[in-house]
Amino acid sequence: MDDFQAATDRFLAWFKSVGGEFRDDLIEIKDLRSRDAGRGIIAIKDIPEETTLFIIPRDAIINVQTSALPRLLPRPFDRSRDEADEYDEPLDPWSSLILVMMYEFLQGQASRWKPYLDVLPETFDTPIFWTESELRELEGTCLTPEKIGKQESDDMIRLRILPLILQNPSMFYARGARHLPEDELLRLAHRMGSTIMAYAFDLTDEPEQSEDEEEGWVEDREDQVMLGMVPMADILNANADFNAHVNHGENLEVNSLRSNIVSGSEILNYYGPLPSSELLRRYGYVTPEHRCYDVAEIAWSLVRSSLCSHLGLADNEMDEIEAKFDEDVLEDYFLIERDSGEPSSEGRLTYPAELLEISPVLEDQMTAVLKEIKKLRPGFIPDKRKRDEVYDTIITTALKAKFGQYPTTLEEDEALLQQGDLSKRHRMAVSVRLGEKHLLREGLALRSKGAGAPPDPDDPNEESVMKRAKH
Ligand SMILES: C[S@@+](CC[C@H](N)C(=O)[O-])C[C@H]1O[C@@H](n2cnc3c(N)ncnc32)[C@H](O)[C@@H]1O
Repeated sequence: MDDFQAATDRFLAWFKSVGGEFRDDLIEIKDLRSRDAGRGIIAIKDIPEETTLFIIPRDAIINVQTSALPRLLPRPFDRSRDEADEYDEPLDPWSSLILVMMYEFLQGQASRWKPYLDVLPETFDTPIFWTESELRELEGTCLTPEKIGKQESDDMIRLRILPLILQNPSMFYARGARHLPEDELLRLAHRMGSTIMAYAFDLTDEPEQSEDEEEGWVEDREDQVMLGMVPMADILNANADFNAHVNHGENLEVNSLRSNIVSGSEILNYYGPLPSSELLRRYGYVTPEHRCYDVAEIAWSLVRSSLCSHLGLADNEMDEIEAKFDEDVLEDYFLIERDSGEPSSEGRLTYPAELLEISPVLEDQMTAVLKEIKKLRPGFIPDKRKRDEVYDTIITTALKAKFGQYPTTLEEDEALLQQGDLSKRHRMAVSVRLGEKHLLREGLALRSKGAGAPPDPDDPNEESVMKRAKH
């Protein structure tokens, strides 16, 4: 038996030993590495709807309620404190769980979750771990360096997490254990942060409890967030077309959703209607089923420069127009997304996803800005016909210009995906940017059909950014 299977077996035995129930007559944890999906859970018999596949007792979950750390080191977890010093503020739920996970990991054999920690990943394909050259393949996409957030995570870990471990070594390390140098601790913190991102559950849906109850899952009422690592529920892989659901009650129960899950099929959870870019950022994978939720972003700077060059407006004139609006009224980015509905109650994607409009927020902002341009230069936009024409040209030009922000063309991306030798990360980056380009192309097709006329600035019912322009 290889190490991978041995770790799975130890984990399953541990899960049962802490009170977990697992229907091994119906399901099995399988090695899915051959399809780059780590471990997953597979049906070994046909499973009818609403069958409980496994049950996780709440005290098997790792979080601030179950780990010993917050009792040993209460101050950083005490969210009732009002602290002015940013270095000593209580940790948010995210950083709290990172610290708890680091503590449990550093405890080694002494952690009661050791067999569970042993099946959690050591490496990730999320972009925060990509090299510079791998990241270049994401240029132009929604996954900007800010969105990936490497620097921000580094800063938070160095500022809030590492000092607590470095100042309290006897609390964090098991007796005789090697103390990790700062760079290793930083890597461990990133590993735990990424594990939480891809594996943790939001546990806000706990059953109703009374306000003054001290124990249980009510602590983070303030943020309405309680993050926890839920053994076994997180062995489930996920897709936009899914067949199981995690119910949060007294315990956590995983139930089948479909009238019949046939033997041999994978039991799949649902992470939500995430675009490929978000699936990649949080979980490090993409699937064709999530493409219907893809999004693209158009920057206002792109629209603005199309506007200036089309109308022959100087940059400073445009500055003057933008200054007419209150600060923060004008948006910097506009999301383009399809109307993609909800999955069916059985977790199926049945709704035909369709792009119905470019971006109501962009249309609104364009209309407001055009109105101001008309005031400054009445000759530029003499009538409604001209305004609609300008509007149409600018949106079309901006959509076309957006194509130029990616390192490749749509056709090149399609050809790249036909190649067998692309690395996993390169392939995922190409899928993300191709998904965005398909959406932009649909946007251009929509414009050429003349759909989505701009809102009329003279319509008194039009609730728009125009109302917020200073006069
Ligand atoms: C909650 S874990 C699921 C269990 C995981 N496969 C394991 O072996 O530990 C989430 C991670 O599993 C992988 N994953 C989930 N769904 C997947 C899918 N449909 N295809 C490929 N990988 C998937 C991704 O690496 C993701 O970050």
